[in-house]
Amino acid sequence: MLSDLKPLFRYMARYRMGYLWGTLALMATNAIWVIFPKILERAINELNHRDLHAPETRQIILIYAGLLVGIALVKGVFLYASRWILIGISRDIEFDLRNDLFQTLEQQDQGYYHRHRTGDIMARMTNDLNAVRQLLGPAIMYSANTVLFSVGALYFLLRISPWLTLVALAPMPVASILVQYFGAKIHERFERIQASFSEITAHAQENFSGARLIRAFAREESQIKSFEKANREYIGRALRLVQLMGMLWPTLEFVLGVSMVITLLAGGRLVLEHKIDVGAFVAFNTYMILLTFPIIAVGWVINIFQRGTASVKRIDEILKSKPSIDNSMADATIPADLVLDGEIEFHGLSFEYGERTVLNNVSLHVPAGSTLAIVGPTGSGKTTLINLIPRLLDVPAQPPTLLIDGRPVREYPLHVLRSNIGVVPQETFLFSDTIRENLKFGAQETTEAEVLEAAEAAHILREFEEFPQGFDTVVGERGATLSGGQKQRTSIARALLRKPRILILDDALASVDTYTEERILQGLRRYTRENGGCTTILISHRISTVREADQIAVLIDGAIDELGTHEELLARGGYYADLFEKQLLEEELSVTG
Ligand SMILES: Nc1ncnc2c1ncn2[C@@H]1O[C@H](COP(=O)(O)OP(=O)(O)OP(=O)(O)O)[C@@H](O)[C@H]1O
Repeated sequence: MLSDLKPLFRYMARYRMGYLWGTLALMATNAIWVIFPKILERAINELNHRDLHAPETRQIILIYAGLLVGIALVKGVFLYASRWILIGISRDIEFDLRNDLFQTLEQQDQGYYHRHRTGDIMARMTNDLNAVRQLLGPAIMYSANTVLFSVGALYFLLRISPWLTLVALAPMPVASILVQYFGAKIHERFERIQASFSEITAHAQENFSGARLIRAFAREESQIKSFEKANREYIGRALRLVQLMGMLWPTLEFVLGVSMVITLLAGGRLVLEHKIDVGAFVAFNTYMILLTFPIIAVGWVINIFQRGTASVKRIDEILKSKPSIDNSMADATIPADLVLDGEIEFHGLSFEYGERTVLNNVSLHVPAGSTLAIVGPTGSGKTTLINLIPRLLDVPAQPPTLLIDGRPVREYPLHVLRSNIGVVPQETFLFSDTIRENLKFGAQETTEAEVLEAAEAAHILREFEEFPQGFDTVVGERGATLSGGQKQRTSIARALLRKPRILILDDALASVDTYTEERILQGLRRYTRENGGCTTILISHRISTVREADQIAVLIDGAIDELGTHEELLARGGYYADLFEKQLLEEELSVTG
């Protein structure tokens, strides 16, 4: 059981002083509370021998009443302190864990997010984290409380009458067996509940993100139905746990009730036989009553504990995941502010997704400052090829098949490599922030003039300036309030602001018309020239985008099929020339049409 908590030990160790003080406060609370029945015993015995009308009787009653109130007050102060410290620690650890989870998730590569659904990750960061916090706070506190009070109470009970203690506590092993039996079942059911909760969170999250598609395909009804099904499953599983808990608590209470009956019968007899006095009998009963909550709490703690350990496992799975793309082969002598020349070489490069080969023996040399265009049928591996450059995907380390400025790409520390590269991905992602903040995302230290210059180069400046709030316009979640073309150009300006030495555009002009495309390409050339030049890689399905490139590579089924300039490839009469013919024809048709 305790080994399930192992992942939490290093977090708990940070707060050992807090745990020490919290435990001391808890010990003080119980030490005071456990003498409460003893005071009661004395009071009763004292009054038993007194004359009701004697003047000192009134005084004695007042003294004992004051003593009992005083004990309750002091106990209250220590109880407050122990809760404040121990529950506070659970909040501190929750804070640490949440930060660590976020940090681990931030470092994961693309593949991780393909394997895990966002909703599942969110469920672990909320629901599971909450279960772990309850385990670290209330569960630890109540178990310590139960142990401390039970030990103290047991000492006094034994002193009153070992025999009575033995018979009164005889049903307790039954309680312990019940708790163990139910505990294992609760754990199992709770794991299923959490998996189900992840499922409905993921379902809801995907529906909100894909709201537009769902409306367009009029799939609301079926989505509502499948959500309802998942929700029903979740509630069903939760109810099965409630059923179990509903059985556990009354059973524990029944066992305690049996103890009380035994105490009354056996204890009453001892009083009548004058083996114990009335005061001791009352104290014994009071101990049994005061023990009720700590023992009932055992059932509750078991529940939190089982939930918590199931959640620790789910959280630890995230914490343990190591990003497959790391700095393990980085050359420590490379300075953090290294500026690359931007020469790229692919040397017989092959790449597989699992079993499936997507790139096959690709060899290309892109001199620094030149432009390489990649064309090819959809699914031929273009995006995969360019994702290897900033190491969003990794090629096998040996033999080195991808070199930048003559060095294997893995030798560059990731942040050095990536800070030299500007990527405009196929799918634009914008944050629900202002246009200005979205543009400055990759280059926080830029001036307003630089922002305007990059927007101008991406041919979007005028449109932004015409918005009522200009660059301070908030773009909605994922840039929802911008058009597809505006989003793409924002994404281009964002990449340019990094003043990259290697600029990668993955089909980044697909959403703009050919006129705007021409203006953007001109803007890009001017911008990169004025900012010290850069190596550019362009993926496109349009001849108009790629024709000016220094080299054009045709990628078919993961292999380079043709390589050359626009004229050379036209002369070759292959895929490229075919594409050119078709697009020319389309253009003519659209003009005459
Ligand atoms: N994460 C992945 N896991 C497994 N297979 C993948 C993954 N990403 C892409 N693929 C597969 O690899 C092949 C190449 O994909 P890639 O995205 O590189 O093609 P592309 O040439 O850029 O296509 P498009 O022009 O449509 O963007 C495709 O068949 C695709 O199904």
